[in-house]
Amino acid sequence: MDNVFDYEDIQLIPAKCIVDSRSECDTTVTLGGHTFKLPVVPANMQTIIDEKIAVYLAENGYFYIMHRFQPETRETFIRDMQSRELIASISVGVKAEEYDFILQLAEENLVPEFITIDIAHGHSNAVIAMIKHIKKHLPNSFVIAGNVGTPEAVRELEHAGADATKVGIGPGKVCITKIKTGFGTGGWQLAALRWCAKAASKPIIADGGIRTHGDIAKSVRFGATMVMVGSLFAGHEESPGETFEKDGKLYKEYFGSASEFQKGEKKNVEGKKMYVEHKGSLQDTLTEMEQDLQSSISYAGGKKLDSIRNVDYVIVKNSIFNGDKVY
Ligand SMILES: NC(=O)C1=CN([C@@H]2O[C@H](COP(=O)(O)OP(=O)(O)OC[C@H]3O[C@@H](n4cnc5c(N)ncnc54)[C@H](OP(=O)(O)O)[C@@H]3O)[C@@H](O)[C@H]2O)C=CC1
Ligand SMILES: Nc1nc2c(ncn2[C@@H]2O[C@H](COP(=O)(O)O)[C@@H](O)[C@H]2O)c(=O)[nH]1
Repeated sequence: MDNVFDYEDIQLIPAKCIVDSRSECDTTVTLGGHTFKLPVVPANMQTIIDEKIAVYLAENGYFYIMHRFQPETRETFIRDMQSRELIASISVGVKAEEYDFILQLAEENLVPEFITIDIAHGHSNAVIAMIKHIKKHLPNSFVIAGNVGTPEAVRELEHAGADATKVGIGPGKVCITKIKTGFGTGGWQLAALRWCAKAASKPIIADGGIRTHGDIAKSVRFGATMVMVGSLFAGHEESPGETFEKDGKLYKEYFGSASEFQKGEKKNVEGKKMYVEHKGSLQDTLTEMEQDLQSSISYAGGKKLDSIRNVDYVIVKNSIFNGDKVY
């Protein structure tokens, strides 16, 4: 691998503006035959999304992926969403009971629009077998498979039938995989995204490591159709979990899906917990993301998201914050 870099090492180069107002710029994206307001999806983690947020996002034109950590609620969730004529987008694992769950959905003719296979090390026979199982029994569900970090993995999962692959092993804010195992795309997630996207023939979802709204535009530039975001969505009024007050400031918890807080035991722990400052309403953040991305599109010299995909860039190695890491 040459040219290894991450989000903070890159600046996109402006092209001549063709709009009179940023409001003319269109941030919508299409995935699995559905069009969404933003190329952004909140992480399918228990401190990021719950049923209420899923309904809100779906009703308001945003993509969502429900987490898989309350498996017994998934069937009712799909029914509830579809009875409101909203998309049903769920996550599954790869253990034996998940195979039965897919069969049960097929028997009941309950077809989620999106199914995400949510596994730490997605380049595995377990994920390939699950993709094939879903495609055999629920051929009309759009399958997102991950997570991976290499072109070989993207090709293999696509070949098995995945409709999109999710890229990112270890760049997450509450991830400790990189420290505990020595493996992953942490520190070079953007370069890994580019590497994977060049091999992909289907959409890629960039997952983890997004720290600023500008990182969304950079992900699109380097090949992402959609960007999965955890920490930037943590800590909102609507976010699951309790609000704490410390020294007059409000905080909320954000923990990893492979943390002991999620698992309830200290076994194969690859995630941690942190407290994030309370951020106000989720819609305010979504609106700010949209405005910032509209601005990115205008700097790219276009009117649509795709215009970002062809802009030039420079590698400025860790210098875009001018030494000031605080945003
Ligand atoms: N994106 C990322 O960088 C990471 C994300 N996560 C998140 O944490 C959650 C838990 O993930 P995960 O542990 O995969 O899910 P599960 O705990 O559901 O494990 C799924 C299955 O895969 C096996 N497995 C897990 N890791 C490996 C591995 N490295 N090699 C071989 N087999 C493995 C497990 O067995 P056994 O436990 O016995 O090994 C289990 O049978 C997910 O939500 C995932 O997205 C976790 C780490 C990294
Ligand atoms: N290594 C781990 N990665 C995890 C864990 N839980 C979630 N994740 C991944 O992080 C992203 C979110 O990243 P962020 O930088 O936006 O906060 C999420 O989508 C997962 O892919 C974990 O316990 N360990």
